[in-house]
Amino acid sequence: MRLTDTFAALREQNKKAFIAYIAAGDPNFDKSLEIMHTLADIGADVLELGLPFSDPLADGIVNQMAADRALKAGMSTARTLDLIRAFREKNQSTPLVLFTYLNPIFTYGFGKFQKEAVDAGADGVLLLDLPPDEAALSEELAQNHGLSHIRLIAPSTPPERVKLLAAQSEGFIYALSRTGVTGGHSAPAETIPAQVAAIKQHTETPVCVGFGISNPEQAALVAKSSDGIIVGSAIVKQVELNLENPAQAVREFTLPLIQAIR
Ligand SMILES: O=P(O)(O)OC[C@@H](O)[C@@H](O)c1c[nH]c2ccccc12
Repeated sequence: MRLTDTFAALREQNKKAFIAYIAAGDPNFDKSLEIMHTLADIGADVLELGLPFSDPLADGIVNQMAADRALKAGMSTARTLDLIRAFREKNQSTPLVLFTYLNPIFTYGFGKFQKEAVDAGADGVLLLDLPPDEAALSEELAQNHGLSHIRLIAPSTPPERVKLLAAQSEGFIYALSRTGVTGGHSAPAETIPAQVAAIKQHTETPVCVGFGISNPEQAALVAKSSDGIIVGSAIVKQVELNLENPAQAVREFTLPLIQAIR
């Protein structure tokens, strides 16, 4: 269990998790693979791979453009699984979580997707538009073939649902620092500690916070009141700005963020 092992080791060392989000296949298959290895090399604890989808309703412009680049370069659900297999040839230890929406998984087939994702070397999945009650209804989803289902909790999530989601979430809990879409340049540091504490009342599962973290100061601040942080758009932006050699730009930008929480 790569996810649980990673979080257990971090907890033991009193360390916070750094979770890096990129779009699978952005700007193309080979460069994306190189970026994944680079992020693992510089110490990212978990990689979150966005499965490119044409209607990513919770994504801001930076992530939308990344998904677009990936789709134009031929990415698909099947190719994303190939990318995971290719990554696992050299890296068997860094947990990988897939981020996506119900639609592409539904089209592919829930059972088939979950089984193939685990076989390829994925550890978890975050289905952004899967309500918890629906999850309970679907037997196909419940039989997850060992793929951890990570749940999102927003500041607007009502308390009873926080309890339900916290109990259901496997691996870790993704707490959104604010409502809206991904990106932007700030996470509201004032409200995060209480939000994380409210979730922690219901569970021992680690709570990581994402949305709007884009510099070392914010990274350190948010990490202080949580078990880890998720950084997406700010890393993806480096790919956008350096399409020739994105891995190097990602390394230079991300390393200080990781160092800030160590
Ligand atoms: O981009 P930000 O603000 O750093 O937030 C992380 C985010 O990109 C990543 O976790 C993610 C990508 N797509 C999403 C859709 C919804 C919620 C979260 C996500």
